[in-house]
Amino acid sequence: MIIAIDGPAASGKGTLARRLAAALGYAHLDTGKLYRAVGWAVARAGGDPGDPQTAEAAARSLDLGLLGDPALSSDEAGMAASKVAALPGVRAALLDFQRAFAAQPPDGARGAVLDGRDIGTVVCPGADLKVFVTASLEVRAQRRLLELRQNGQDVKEEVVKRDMRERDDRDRTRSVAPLVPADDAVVLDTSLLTPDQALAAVMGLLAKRGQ
Ligand SMILES: Nc1ncnc2c1ncn2[C@@H]1O[C@H](COP(=O)(O)OP(=O)(O)O)[C@@H](O)[C@H]1O
Ligand SMILES: Nc1ccn([C@@H]2O[C@H](COP(=O)(O)OP(=O)(O)O)[C@@H](O)[C@H]2O)c(=O)n1
Repeated sequence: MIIAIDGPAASGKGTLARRLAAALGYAHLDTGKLYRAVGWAVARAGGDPGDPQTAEAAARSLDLGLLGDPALSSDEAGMAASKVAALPGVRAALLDFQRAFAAQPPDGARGAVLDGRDIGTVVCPGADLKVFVTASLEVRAQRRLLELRQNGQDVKEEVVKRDMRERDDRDRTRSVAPLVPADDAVVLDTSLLTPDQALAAVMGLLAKRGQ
């Protein structure tokens, strides 16, 4: 069983995917972390995340041990991620790992929940359930601001909002794997939902489908 959760920044897809996986006993992969790790590796070394050769080399030699680095949650890492993510060679280099995770989830789990931007459209087009999570830009920016500040990061509201808009625009308009709901995705607007309510909505969908 494969569940694909896609959506824009801070829509709540990661929270939903993590909780869904815990509730079902499935494995969870936050695919945004892969792009953040590549973008951050390039930026930290003083490189340009928009440079195809540098970014592709970083994607091909990605150290999965870096995925737990707290620096990946920063606004700067998110911006670097969205620049490397627009490059076809970077996406190609990360595709096999994501597909293998979905096909053979670690620790013998019977299913996998993947969250990102293109899970339902490119990584797992045959997923059993696809959810496209949305929320208004205002709500998403406030959530991210709170999250970054709770993590001890000193960030300005207008910068977080501006970067989020820029990142969303780049993700939606890139030529390869743009952020768009799959034709068969269920759209879930979490603007007025708590994490519990979002989880209940998807558990309800699964129950209705007999899964
Ligand atoms: N339904 C929700 N209501 C309120 N806050 C939420 C909700 N879902 C997630 N959050 C919070 O918003 C922030 C971003 O959520 P996250 O799941 O990381 O978003 P995404 O993975 O889409 O970037 C986190 O601090 C999370 O706790
Ligand atoms: N499947 C994915 C996941 C992330 N990404 C890119 O990686 C960036 C960071 O993703 P993320 O999921 O960690 O970002 P947030 O939604 O947590 O802010 C996004 O802005 C996208 O550019 C992608 O292109 N495809």
